[in-house]
Amino acid sequence: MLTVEQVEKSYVQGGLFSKHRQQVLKKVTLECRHGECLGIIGESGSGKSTLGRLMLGLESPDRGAIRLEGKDVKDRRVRMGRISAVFQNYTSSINPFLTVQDAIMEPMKALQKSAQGQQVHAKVDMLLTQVGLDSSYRTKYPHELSGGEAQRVCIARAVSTEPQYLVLDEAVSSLDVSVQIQVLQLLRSLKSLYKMSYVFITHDIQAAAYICDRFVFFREGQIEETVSVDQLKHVKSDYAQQLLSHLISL
Ligand SMILES: Nc1ncnc2c1ncn2[C@@H]1O[C@H](COP(=O)(O)OP(=O)(O)OP(=O)(O)O)[C@@H](O)[C@H]1O
Repeated sequence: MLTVEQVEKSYVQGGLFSKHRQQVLKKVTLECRHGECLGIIGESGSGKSTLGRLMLGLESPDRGAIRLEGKDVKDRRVRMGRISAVFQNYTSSINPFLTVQDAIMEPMKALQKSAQGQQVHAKVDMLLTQVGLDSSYRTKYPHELSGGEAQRVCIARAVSTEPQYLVLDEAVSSLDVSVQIQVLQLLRSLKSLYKMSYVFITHDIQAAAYICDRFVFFREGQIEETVSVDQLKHVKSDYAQQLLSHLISL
C-alpha cells in the first residue's frame, strides 16, 4: 500500500528573499490500495501535481510522510523500480537525442539491470507490443512520433521495471479525445497484466470515471471528499457535485 500521512507542503512565494510561504498541501492523508486506481481530482492549482511529485519522492514534504509498504519513499532504494510515473508533457519527458529503444531502457539502466544485445531487443519489442507499437519504432527518435505514440513510449518506459505503483499526472490530457480513449484502454489492460496500482491525477472527471475505482476530490490542498466509483452519483460536497455535474451533463 502507498500511504500519504498528514502531509504538508509549502513553497516560498514572491522571490528568493520573500518570507511569504504558500501552503499548497494541508495535512493530506490518503492511501492507494493494492490493485486499485485512485483518482485525485481537482481544479487547477489545487495541489494535485505537488502531491504526485511527493509520492514519487521528487520532493519531500515539510511535515508528514509518504510510505510504500511502510517504508518512507524519501529513501531512493524504497522507490526505485517500484514507483514510476507518466506525465502530461510526453514530448519533454523523452530525451530528444535518444532512440525509442534507449528511452525505454533508461530506467532499467538506472537500476543497473541492463540487458545486452538480443536481450535488449527482445525486451523492447515486448514492451512496444504491449503498448500497441511494432518493432520498427525501436530506432525512431521522439520527433518522429505522434503525441499518442510518444505517450505510449512513455508508458512502455514507465512499466519497464514492472513497478507496483504508477503515478499518472494528466497522462491523457494533452491527447485528442479518440487517442485518449485508446491510451486509457491500454492503461487498463497493462494494469491487470502487471498487477499495478495507479494514482491517476487529473482535472478531467470524464477520463477519471473511465479508469478509477475510487476518487479523492481535492480542493485548495485538502481532501474534500473520497468516494468509490459505485457511489460517485451520491457525492455530498458542493465541490464534488460541481465537478461531477459536467460528467452527468455529457
Ligand atoms: N516548485 C514550486 N514553487 C512554488 N510554487 C509552486 C511550486 N509547485 C507548485 N507551486 C504552487 O502550488 C500550487 C499548486 O500547484 P500544483 O501544480 O500542485 O496544482 P495542480 O492542482 O496540479 O494544478 P494543475 O492542474 O494546473 O497542474 C500552485 O499555486 C502553484 O503555483
